[in-house]
Amino acid sequence: MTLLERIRGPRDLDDLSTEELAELAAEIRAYLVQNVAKTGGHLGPNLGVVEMTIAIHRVFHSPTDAVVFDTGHQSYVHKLLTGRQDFSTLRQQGGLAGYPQRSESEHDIVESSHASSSLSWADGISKAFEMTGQSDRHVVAVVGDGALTGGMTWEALNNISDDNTRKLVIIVNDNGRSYAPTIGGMARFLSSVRTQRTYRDLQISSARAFERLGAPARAFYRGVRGGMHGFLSRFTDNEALYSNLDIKYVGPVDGHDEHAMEAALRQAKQYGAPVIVHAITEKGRGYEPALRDVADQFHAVGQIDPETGESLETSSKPSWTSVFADSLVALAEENERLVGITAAMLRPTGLHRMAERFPSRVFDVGIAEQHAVTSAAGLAFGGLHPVVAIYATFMNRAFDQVLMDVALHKAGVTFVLDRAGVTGPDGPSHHGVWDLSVLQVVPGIRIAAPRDSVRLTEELAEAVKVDDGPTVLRFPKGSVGVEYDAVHRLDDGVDVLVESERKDVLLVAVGPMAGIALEVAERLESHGIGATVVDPRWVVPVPRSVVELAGEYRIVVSLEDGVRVGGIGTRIRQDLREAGVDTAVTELGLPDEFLDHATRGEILEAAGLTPQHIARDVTAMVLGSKLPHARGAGVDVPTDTRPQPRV
Ligand SMILES: Cc1ncc(C[n+]2csc(CCOP(=O)(O)OP(=O)(O)O)c2C)c(N)n1
Ligand SMILES: CC(=O)[C@@H](O)[C@H](O)COP(=O)(O)O
Ligand SMILES: [Mg+2]
Repeated sequence: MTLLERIRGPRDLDDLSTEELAELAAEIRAYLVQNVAKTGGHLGPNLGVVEMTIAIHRVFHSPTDAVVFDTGHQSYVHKLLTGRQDFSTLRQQGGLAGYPQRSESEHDIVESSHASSSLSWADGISKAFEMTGQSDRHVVAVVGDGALTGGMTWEALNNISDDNTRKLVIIVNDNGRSYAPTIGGMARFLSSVRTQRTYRDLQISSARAFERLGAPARAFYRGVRGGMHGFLSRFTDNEALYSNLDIKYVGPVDGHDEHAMEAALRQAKQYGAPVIVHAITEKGRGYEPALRDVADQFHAVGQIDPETGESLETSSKPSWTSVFADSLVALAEENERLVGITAAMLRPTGLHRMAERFPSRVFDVGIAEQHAVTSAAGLAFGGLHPVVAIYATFMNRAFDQVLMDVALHKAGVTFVLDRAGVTGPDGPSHHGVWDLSVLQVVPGIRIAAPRDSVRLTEELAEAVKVDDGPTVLRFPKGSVGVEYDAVHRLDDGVDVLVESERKDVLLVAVGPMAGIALEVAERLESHGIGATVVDPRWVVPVPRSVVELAGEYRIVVSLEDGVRVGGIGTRIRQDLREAGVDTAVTELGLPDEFLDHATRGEILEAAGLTPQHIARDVTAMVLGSKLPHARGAGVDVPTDTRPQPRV
């Protein structure tokens, strides 16, 4: 039995010797490489927190003490130490989640993978502990240097620093990277602390650290007290501005020295007050292929060869992301007003290609989507046309900025939402299924959903020409599919993909759901039911010709890779009714539920969004029987009495 197998819970760590702890760390690293190589996952980040996580669980007693991981992608070691040592089903349907999940363990608290929330969680939990007679319980938050660039962490620090009675330990997991090296003033400061001395010989007591680190460290944490202003004041050394520190600082500590980490955490724990422990770590630690990966040190990998790190996944088709990347560069060649903005995801969103070609026209703002959007409004005010590339799920965070900074001011900003729709293995907080419902209420917004790579290029070109309001392009994760040419295009840009003489069913396909819609149409025709498929291309506002066409059919079926509630189908129904068109409408989409991790196909199947399901349901509806209520399908049974089609 290996040491790791002996660890059935955190308390089994307590009696291990220093040598055994080092051996355990080595076993965990080997386990991570061997297993994540098979399933894919966040290998780099987890290799960087092995010793840290061991130390956390030796010093603090989870679940009595609450351990919160920011973003949560670095919680594999935590899982291994808290009774979950079968990673064979990691991020697979019914298997281990790639993030903390309360249904898996009492040791798991924050399930959302949206970054920069951990300190707010910790602030709330520690307040509650104090107010409910549980003040002996500690709260530990693990926050990365990347997550620290998110505004919520500053909001939380500003509050935490106001009350130094709470037992709250903030571990800054500083590996200097988000995907790429972390940007901004904060990162520069952390880097200066990291490089100012060989941190191994630095004392870990806060008092001594200030002496050795001097003004920058003091100013930085006083910046916590006074917000950004204090942080910037480190250059003016206006000590008088700030009173005592409210958050103690311990470090920097070698995050891979388990003994030093434990010592720092024990020191922090005994303060019984908010303390920052600044740990210096290395993403991908101990695994050469990750350390050699200049892009993102194996932040997230697919299936790889564990020996070489080479990807075992190949695709003959380009990704949606790469089609966007190349299309944008081509447009930027012709239009010098175009600039790109990313929130710490330059390569994942494809903006790295524009950055390589036009380095001064791409901005990485850190994990700061709200700032990205409002800064884009500023760029537009200044005469530029920003393209904000962002994963659909992270767009949720910046809704108010889209509404009140971009749309209210009619700013010409284009949002390119990658990973729109069901993504799959990253679970409920990663599916990009809310953008269509959330964004369509923004006055003046125009939303496009390209069905294939040709339309992506075309609709991006159309979007960046709009300078009097926000435009949105959304497309899914992964490789592009088949290209679907239109049989003809209506005068308002709607593409007719297949047209039936018999006006039974009008299928309105949003984006890549066109493929499924065409298959459904084929099946319906084989049942003697006439089906026409249209792709609006621009789905918000609903094109006039969709409303007009609908009046000629018995049933309209909308199909979208987004939540059905408040989706495009709802909008179509509303527009039809307002136009006096009483054609029955069925909106097909995802249920308004949190969808667990699984493959995209498995999730669409479970939601009834397959050609078989849809054709069966629509056939039943057309033949007049009540529809079996497919999950995720709203049904408006037709009242139309026109002659029944041949069966
Ligand atoms: C709001 C939000 N935006 C973007 C992301 C995508 N994302 C996942 S991990 C990551 C980098 C995190 O960097 P850091 O906090 O330093 O953690 P590390 O991976 O270095 O351990 C980003 C940008 C996210 N999870 N949440
Ligand atoms: C944790 C996080 O938010 C990202 O690392 C995410 O897992 C990346 O998703 P993709 O693999 O789809 O780029
Ligand atoms: Mg980092």
